[in-house]
Amino acid sequence: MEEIKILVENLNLYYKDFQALKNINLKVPANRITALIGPSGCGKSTFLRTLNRMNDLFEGVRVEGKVLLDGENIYAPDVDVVDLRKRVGMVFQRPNPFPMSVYDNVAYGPRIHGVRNKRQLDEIVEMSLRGAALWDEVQDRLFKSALGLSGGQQQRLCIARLMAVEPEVVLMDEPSSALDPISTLKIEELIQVLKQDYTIIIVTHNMQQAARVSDITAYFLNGELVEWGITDDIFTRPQNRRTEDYITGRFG
Ligand SMILES: Nc1ncnc2c1ncn2[C@@H]1O[C@H](COP(=O)(O)OP(=O)(O)OP(=O)(O)O)[C@@H](O)[C@H]1O
Repeated sequence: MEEIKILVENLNLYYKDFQALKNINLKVPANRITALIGPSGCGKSTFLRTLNRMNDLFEGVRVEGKVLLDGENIYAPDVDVVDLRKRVGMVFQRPNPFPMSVYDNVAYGPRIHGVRNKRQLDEIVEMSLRGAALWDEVQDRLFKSALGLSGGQQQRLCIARLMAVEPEVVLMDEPSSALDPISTLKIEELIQVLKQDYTIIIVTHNMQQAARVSDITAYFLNGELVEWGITDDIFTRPQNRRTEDYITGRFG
């Protein structure tokens, strides 16, 4: 049996009166890549944000049901949300490096968590940049502004920044949609490597990307999780007519 990292049970989410997620049930296996696909507005990003409680930041959001991370409900009243977001990190659609040096971007999280020792920070920064396949490109400009990097480099820097705090799960919301094809390919290759160490959940508009990178695919429509399973099965023999219509391009 595969280890289940995240188990979602009967999850509903409301933005005030509007129900954006309807009774979602999903198992996310550890050290695998799970892709969330579906037409615009179907709830992919909303669902992704339920996994580290980013929706808490919006007013009027109500969540019902459970999200178990290693068997513990992240919506239980005693959960430390800061600690949760350290364990479940997020990469956004547009790279959002801080307006500071490459080094300081990566050292930011460890410093917040109390790492002060210079040698230790140096090590974390180098390891994270290597892990994000960026070291070779930035090692001679570590102390220059991160805003001077290309978009693709900035996105890999954001991944390095995340890795520096050693998350267990990485949520990616269309991480390559703002990037050119070569940078996209680099991010896709990187994601494949990252799954050795992390559980990855990626929202993508791009069905070829989902088919290329993911192990599991989940298809959302109008706030429902229509179907999910092994990526190959979803793309070659979907069980649900609505999934088939979407992946064959008849709809969406
Ligand atoms: N903060 C919010 N307040 C109110 N409604 C919201 C909010 N965020 C999203 N919604 C609504 O919830 C629904 C799902 O949106 P969501 O962004 O999760 O979809 P999505 O599948 O990620 O779409 P896209 O692919 O276009 O990003 C939409 O109808 C959207 O208008």
